[in-house]
Amino acid sequence: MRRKLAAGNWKMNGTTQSLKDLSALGSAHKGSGVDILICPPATLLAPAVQTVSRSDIRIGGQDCHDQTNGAHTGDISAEMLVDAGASAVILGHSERRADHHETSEDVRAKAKAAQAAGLMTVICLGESLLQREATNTLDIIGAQLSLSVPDGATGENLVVAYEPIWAIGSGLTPTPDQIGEVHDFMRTRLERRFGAGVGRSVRLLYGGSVKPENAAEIFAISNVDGALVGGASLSAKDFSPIISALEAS
Ligand SMILES: O=C[C@H](O)COP(=O)(O)O
Repeated sequence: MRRKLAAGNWKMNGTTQSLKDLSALGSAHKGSGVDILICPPATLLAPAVQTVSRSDIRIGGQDCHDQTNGAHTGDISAEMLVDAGASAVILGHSERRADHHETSEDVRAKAKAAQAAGLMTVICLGESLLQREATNTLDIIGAQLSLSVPDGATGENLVVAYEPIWAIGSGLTPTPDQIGEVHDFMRTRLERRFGAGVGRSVRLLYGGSVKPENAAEIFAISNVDGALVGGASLSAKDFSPIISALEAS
């Protein structure tokens, strides 16, 4: 049985002031039946770990390098994330693929390093609007999935997030059928590659304009094991009802 996961990606948002909301979230969902992960910017990793120390919230990074250390100005290694108290990392987000020209091969190398360091990797995949309109979505997702995910996946070290690029921060969401089609496809692909046991244990998240208003409908879709939430994860007021919807699903 897969445990549901509500993950918040703060992106390049948040200051020490934001830790108050994190603390409120921890109190509101203590003993939750779902996993809760918050990925703040690197500057807040250590204080966020401190803030959630008495709650059930896990803290993760938003990226890592594929090397353990060295002359890579501005980068952070998986070992450094672990050292800061993180237990997970988001990799291959479409914003990093676009802003930093990351390829699926880069993502795979980073994921390999992160998993070797003991981090749970949340690997992001998603099609552009142009690709969806060309009815090419499953080909795109299939290629990203096989190229971005390294060998050796387990239900503990791998989470896959389906995030259509056109749905991120836009207020647009795919229909439940469209989400279900991609999630069922990813499940089949993972089962085929890693075997039924592992394939069925990997959690699949949906991301892209998840809000308190649409969360319950999205969590009712088959093979949706939770969400990767951007904007609505920045305040406890918005993220808490999303977590509650997941708890109730
Ligand atoms: O990582 C999160 C996604 O990019 C979704 O962002 P959003 O919830 O603001 O649309």
